[in-house]
Amino acid sequence: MLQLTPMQIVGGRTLKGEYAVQPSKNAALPIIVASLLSREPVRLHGIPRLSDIYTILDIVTHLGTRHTWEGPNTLTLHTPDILNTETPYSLVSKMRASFIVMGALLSRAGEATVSMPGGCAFGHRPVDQHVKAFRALGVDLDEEGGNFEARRVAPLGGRYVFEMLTVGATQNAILAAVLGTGQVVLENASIDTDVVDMIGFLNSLGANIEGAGTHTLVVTGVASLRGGEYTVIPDRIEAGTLMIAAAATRSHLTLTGVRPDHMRALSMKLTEMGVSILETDDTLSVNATSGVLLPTDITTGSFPGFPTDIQPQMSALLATVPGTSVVTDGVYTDRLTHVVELHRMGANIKVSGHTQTIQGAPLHGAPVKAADIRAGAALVVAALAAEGETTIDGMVYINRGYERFAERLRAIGASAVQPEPVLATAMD
Ligand SMILES: CC(=O)N[C@H]1[C@@H](OP(=O)(O)OP(=O)(O)OC[C@H]2O[C@@H](n3ccc(=O)[nH]c3=O)[C@H](O)[C@@H]2O)O[C@H](CO)[C@@H](O)[C@@H]1O
Ligand SMILES: C=C(OP(=O)(O)O)C(=O)O
Repeated sequence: MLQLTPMQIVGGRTLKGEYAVQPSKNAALPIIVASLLSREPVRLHGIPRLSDIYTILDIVTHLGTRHTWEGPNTLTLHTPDILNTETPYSLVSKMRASFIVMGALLSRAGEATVSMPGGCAFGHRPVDQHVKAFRALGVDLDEEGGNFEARRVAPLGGRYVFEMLTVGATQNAILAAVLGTGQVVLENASIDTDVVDMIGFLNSLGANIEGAGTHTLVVTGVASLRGGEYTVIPDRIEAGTLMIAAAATRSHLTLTGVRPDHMRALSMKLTEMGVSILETDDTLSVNATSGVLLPTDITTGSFPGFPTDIQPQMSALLATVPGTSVVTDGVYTDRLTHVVELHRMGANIKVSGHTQTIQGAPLHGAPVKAADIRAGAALVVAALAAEGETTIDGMVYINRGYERFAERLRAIGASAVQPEPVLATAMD
């Protein structure tokens, strides 16, 4: 069995030059699932080579998709027939995004059995909105022993008002309604970039979804989708992680291949803290070399609010900024697994209820362990800023979302290595 080695970072170096942002993991995953709706080949540009992508490819392969890679980031998917309508626990347990195969299977095959999904372990992540939306639109859905069994008994139709803004449940409901003869109205729908990108992809294949980027979506069923070609948006969470890393190391870094309009909540916060941000259409220059940064308060929210997926990294940055900052995650209130690890590096973070109160202090290197993907990214940010060497274990989580991370950090001046995996023995 291959065992991932820890990443080793010697901190205190400034970052410089250009960092090419990878394509978006969280936009690519639902688009790969959405490709199940077409019988024709679909060619996707901008698919990052990440473990989450390989996991979703295992799932769609199980359902009947054949895929071929072309070059590093182009993927052709072809699902002439659905071969299975069941997605077992062994596949779904690895990743949250897998639950939206339910909507795709309902559309294409009229039935689906899907296990309760997995994903990062930072608290309760219910699927009640997926279930309520399906039922409101006429799907017959039962849950037994952690398995959801869904069946389309008539064309999907009607209206559902989401009780909160949810990316995954909005995507699931859209997917279920794309193929058919009914019309579905989704209110209080998510306007997240990953929802908008999935709609753009589906409409490019002939789907009829109106209202992308607004809170009311109208999905009018169509008989079939054609094949096509589509380019996935850049990864705003990876971009955000690097913008924060530049600030934490008081560096000047330019991100290329980025969508500055997707980064506004973070850009505004960093500007408020004293970081200079310059945008072009597809680059962002982050300059934190002027010296003193100011503390700030953050509350995460749905897009276009401050993303929960960069809250841990931002908390790591604020742990280096003199003064008091207060961070509250309004989306995942218990997303706090980074805190205990940052303590090992000298961070002064007090948690009371769901709130982190952070007193900035110099950080030092230490052995630490990532417990989830963005907690891992926060440890990388802290390690880049800290004096001395940090070894970060739990790379399996970081590799879910960051492509060849150590190598790409080295290219912008970091001292970061992740030795090649070794063959583990039975004793490991
Ligand atoms: C693979 C992927 O793209 N994952 C992202 C996606 O997750 P995911 O799509 O799972 O997150 P949601 O947008 O659905 O969750 C938002 C909020 O709604 C709640 N909720 C959601 C569904 C539901 O049925 N009931 C319910 O209560 C959640 O607990 C959370 O508090 O969006 C999250 C919020 O931006 C990100 O942190 C994840 O990285
Ligand atoms: C939390 C994430 O992924 P997931 O929803 O799959 O756990 C993430 O990408 O930050």
